[in-house]
Amino acid sequence: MNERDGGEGQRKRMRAIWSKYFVKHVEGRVQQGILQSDIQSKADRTPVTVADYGSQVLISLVLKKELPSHSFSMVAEEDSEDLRKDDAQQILEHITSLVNETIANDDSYNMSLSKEDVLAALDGGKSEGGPSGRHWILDPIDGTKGFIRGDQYAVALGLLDEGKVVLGVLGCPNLPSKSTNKHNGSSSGDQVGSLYFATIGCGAKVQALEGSEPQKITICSVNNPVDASFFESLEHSKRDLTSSIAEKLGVQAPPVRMDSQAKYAALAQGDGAIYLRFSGKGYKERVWDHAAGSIIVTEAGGMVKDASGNDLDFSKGRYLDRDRGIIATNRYLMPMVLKAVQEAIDEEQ
Ligand SMILES: Nc1ncnc2c1ncn2[C@@H]1O[C@H](COP(=O)(O)OS(=O)(=O)O)[C@@H](OP(=O)(O)O)[C@H]1O
Ligand SMILES: [Mg+2]
Ligand SMILES: [Mg+2]
Ligand SMILES: [Mg+2]
Repeated sequence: MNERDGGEGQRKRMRAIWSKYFVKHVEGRVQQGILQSDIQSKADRTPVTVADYGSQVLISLVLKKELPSHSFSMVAEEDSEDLRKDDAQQILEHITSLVNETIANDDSYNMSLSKEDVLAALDGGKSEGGPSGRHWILDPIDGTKGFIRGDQYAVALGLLDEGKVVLGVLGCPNLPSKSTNKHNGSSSGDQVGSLYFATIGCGAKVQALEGSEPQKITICSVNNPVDASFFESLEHSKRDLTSSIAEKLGVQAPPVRMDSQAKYAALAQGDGAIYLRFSGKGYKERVWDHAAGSIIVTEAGGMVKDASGNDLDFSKGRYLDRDRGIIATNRYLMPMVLKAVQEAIDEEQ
């Protein structure tokens, strides 16, 4: 994964396992045939599916198998609490069989998990993270609503080292690799389904999920906001605020609304110029919704800041310390966007 973890051979193997396991077998298959019985509602009323759980189980197992010398700490979105309830036995059985089928469909590992193993693997993601040591940060399916709809979603893994994100991987099975159609997030002719990855100081790259030579990606160099387009969330964006920011900047293009950290990936490969993330008041952003995406953007030459112009602080535990919005763009546009953000926020109050 980085030089200390065994070099390019192991990195290639990890990327191959990633695309086979997490992205093609589990989610690809599950997304196409998802049933209402595969979806649960969490305490915060957001959905979680058998694929979210299966992805988290497989990723934690593979990291432990491939990197046995690491002390293992993972900050992950899902846990076993709801699956331990009496009425969840059927869904737990389904997750266990999906995970076992995925392992059996491939010759990388010879193992079979029990329901207890699945529950224990999920609870391996309960770390609090923090400023010291190394912690994996996992969103097993980011954009679950998009996943259920058949739209954009991402499998997002980051590595935190002494409070800083040093590595990020985003699997985006439904994202065209280049030149996204600005209006609906898809285009004909482009290859769809990519793995984006970045290591600190080494740039950001993309390769096809089917396997291809990794290519360097760079953020777009638009320096006049009139020529810029912006991404925002499909469901959780404060649209009155983002449209006021866009108007102040003179942005002409309509917003591109997309689920998940696929927005960071699309930005990093130059498909648009700005990502504005302003959620409802009081919502605290989770580290797993930004760790992988933010390093991919910064390593592609971009910047990711909060509404006050500060870097995101991933060292505070499972939540980001800010609740006032996140902006990702290139270094030319960032000062102008931050100014427009401040004005729009002041007017709102
Ligand atoms: N109220 C509220 N405000 C802001 N963000 C929220 C909110 N509720 C949930 N979430 C988190 O948003 C993650 C999905 O982000 P997206 O950019 O895909 O948002 S959206 O669903 O398209 O609006 C989504 O990630 P996943 O749970 O991994 O899908 C949530 O963690
Ligand atoms: Mg969720
Ligand atoms: Mg998420
Ligand atoms: Mg998720």
